[in-house]
Amino acid sequence: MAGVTGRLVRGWCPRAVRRLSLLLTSILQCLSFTFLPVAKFTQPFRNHFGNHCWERRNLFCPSSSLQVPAQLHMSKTAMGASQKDFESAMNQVKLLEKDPGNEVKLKLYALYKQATEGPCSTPKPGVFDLINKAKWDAWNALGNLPKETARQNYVDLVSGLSSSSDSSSQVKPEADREQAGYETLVMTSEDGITKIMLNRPTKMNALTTQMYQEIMLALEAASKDDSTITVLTGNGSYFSSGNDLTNFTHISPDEIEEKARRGAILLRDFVGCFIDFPKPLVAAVNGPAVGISVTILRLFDLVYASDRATFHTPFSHLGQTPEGCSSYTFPKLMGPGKAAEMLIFGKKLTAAEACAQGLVTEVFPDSTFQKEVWTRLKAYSKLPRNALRISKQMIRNHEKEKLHATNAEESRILQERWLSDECMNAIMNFLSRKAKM
Ligand SMILES: CCCCC/C=C/C(=O)SCCNC(=O)CCNC(=O)[C@H](O)C(C)(C)COP(=O)(O)OP(=O)(O)OC[C@H]1O[C@@H](n2cnc3c(N)ncnc32)[C@H](O)[C@@H]1OP(=O)(O)O
Repeated sequence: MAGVTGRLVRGWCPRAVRRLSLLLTSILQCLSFTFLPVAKFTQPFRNHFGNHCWERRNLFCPSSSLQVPAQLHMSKTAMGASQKDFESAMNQVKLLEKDPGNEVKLKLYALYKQATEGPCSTPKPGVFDLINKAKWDAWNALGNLPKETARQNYVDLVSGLSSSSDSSSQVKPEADREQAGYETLVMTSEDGITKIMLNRPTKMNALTTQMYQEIMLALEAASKDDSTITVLTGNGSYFSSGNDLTNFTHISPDEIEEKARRGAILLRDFVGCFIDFPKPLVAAVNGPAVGISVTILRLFDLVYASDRATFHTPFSHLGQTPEGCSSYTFPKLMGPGKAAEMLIFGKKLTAAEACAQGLVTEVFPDSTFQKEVWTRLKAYSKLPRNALRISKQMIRNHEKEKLHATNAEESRILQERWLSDECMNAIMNFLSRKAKM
């Protein structure tokens, strides 16, 4: 190779020739690496990157964190991927049949190094040492990412790669097939889009305990199916009127504390599913949204709203406090003043106002909302699926720990609020029709 490059630059001064020759040699090595046959990619890649880089871990944490059982969720969020998950991910990488591409390989390498050695502290390779420089750059880009997070991200990344290459083990939704087993939702998949539609239109899609649980199950299924995008929307005139206030009724005094405790766990797990959801998640806000159906919107990647939609968080009116990570995300998004108007004083925003504050991505006329949104999403769903997932993770991973911590704190505080007189009176007023939010 050096001979070839040497001939190419005949006639140049010897130092320049040597440099260029080295450069071309590195580039040719990179290219031959890039075009390795798929079936043989594992071993040669190991040679370039060292054996350790082929541990396997899923960068994205779909199935692991989208579990419904509360205890499972607690152990995962508290500890992240275990060493066993990590090792199993490493083994899975060796079995991949499809070359995931150099970008993903670099990411796996970087996460492996971060998870096992911590932040990059080795000297930066020289500019002509292209491969080692690429590896160093990828590792160094992870900054101070904690080892546990890197380990979890590795496991999640590998899981994403495995599910995309092992389509036989996936839930394969047929065109527009309605997924059975849900009583409060309609779940369908078509054109690479899984749609989860809240389906209690006569109750304004108020969220019952059963509904929270079904949404978590639906998200878990969507995280594993072969769709590219997941969409949450509502059936009827409302997106959702938030927590079903009858969730707080029919409780005897001796059950009340236990019910509040379970409510806090449910809330934390429910919001946790949105924080960890691995694929692009879109809210198609077809009408007014209240309470938790507003606060979780910041955990979506796109929020499309009908111009008929409104956004209302009447927490104080209910003697309650913010959830859905909004105590952190809203001030960050719109500034503390605007966040206070919504979260403390219960100001209702129009779709245009919510868009101006960044809570909504785009507003569509109600008459063309469905057509325009679905046309747009169908086009997006044709984009490369893994690239979308990885980009989403890159954007979201920075904040995950903070979001989980906020979620835990908000749930803890609400558990106390639900036992307060202020909250109980407000709910009784609504149920006895003395108040409407
Ligand atoms: C465990 C996790 C906890 C998470 C913490 C979450 C907190 C929140 O989400 S706080 C927000 C809670 N939601 C509300 O406060 C909204 C209450 N509802 C209303 O104010 C109104 O119903 C409305 C403004 C949403 C709609 O008013 P309107 O158009 O006049 O329709 P109706 O009031 O007649 O509603 C029709 C029907 O639906 C029932 N309903 C609507 N929303 C709820 C709800 N959130 N909880 C319980 N029931 C609700 C309403 O009672 C009517 O029922 P029927 O009288 O049987 O027809």
